[in-house]
Amino acid sequence: MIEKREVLNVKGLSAGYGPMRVIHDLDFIIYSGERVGLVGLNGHGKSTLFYAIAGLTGWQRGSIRLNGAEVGRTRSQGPGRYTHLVVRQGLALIPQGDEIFHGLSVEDHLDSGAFTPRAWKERGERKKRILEIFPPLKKLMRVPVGRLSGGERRMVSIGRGLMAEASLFLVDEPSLGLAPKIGKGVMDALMSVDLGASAMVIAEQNVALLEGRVDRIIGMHVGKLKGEASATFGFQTKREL
Ligand SMILES: Nc1ncnc2c1ncn2[C@@H]1O[C@H](COP(=O)(O)OP(=O)(O)OP(=O)(O)O)[C@@H](O)[C@H]1O
Repeated sequence: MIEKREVLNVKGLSAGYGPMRVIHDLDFIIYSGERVGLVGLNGHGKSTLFYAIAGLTGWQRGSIRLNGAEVGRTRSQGPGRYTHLVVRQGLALIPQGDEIFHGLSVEDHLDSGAFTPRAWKERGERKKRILEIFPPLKKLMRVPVGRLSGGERRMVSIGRGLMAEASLFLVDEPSLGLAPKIGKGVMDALMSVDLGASAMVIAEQNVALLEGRVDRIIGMHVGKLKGEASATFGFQTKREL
């Protein structure tokens, strides 16, 4: 039995770009072993919340504790200045859009996700696990990703993120731009990931892809969290089934 502990504890987090404040005074906790949905319409701040946790917004203030260590900043730090420290503390951000290198092979991408010494040492084992999650990649390991379909590229970009030795995976709109059937397949794969003591937050506009499948759903509306949305919006989550 894995002990439930706080992976992420966010208090009073606001963040934005230049004069614009996008997220407002957010408080929430993510526990180990949890798969949480973050649901909100386009432009309401889901990606900005993920970027703030990674230290990638223009500015931010408030507390972000990742595995007990403070990684939030209280001043205008400039995007990316401390991101390596947050990553070292256990964050893997799988951004919206694929952010892949067309000339590199599938295997090169997966290897590049295993960037800590431990993950690198275990990369063979880790790749095997990714291929269990995304079987279509098995035959494509040596193929440059520029030749893959949109769905396959998404598998590569998510697979690369999952190769990391992380305790918190933030996955931004994994189904975006994919045909509905392919998007559902990618979501099925994310649901099949064995989280162990880590946690995963999946941002998604389409609540139907998450309902009944994640442990909790948090709603986001104009930069504010709508509490535990399973109660607020009447979403059905796995716990209630
Ligand atoms: N780099 C940036 N510079 C300036 N404004 C930004 C930047 N990124 C996002 N914004 C603005 O912040 C607001 C929230 O965008 P964000 O991408 O966080 O929303 P979202 O809920 O993730 O929606 P989406 O589905 O489009 O990703 C929008 O008004 C957007 O224009």
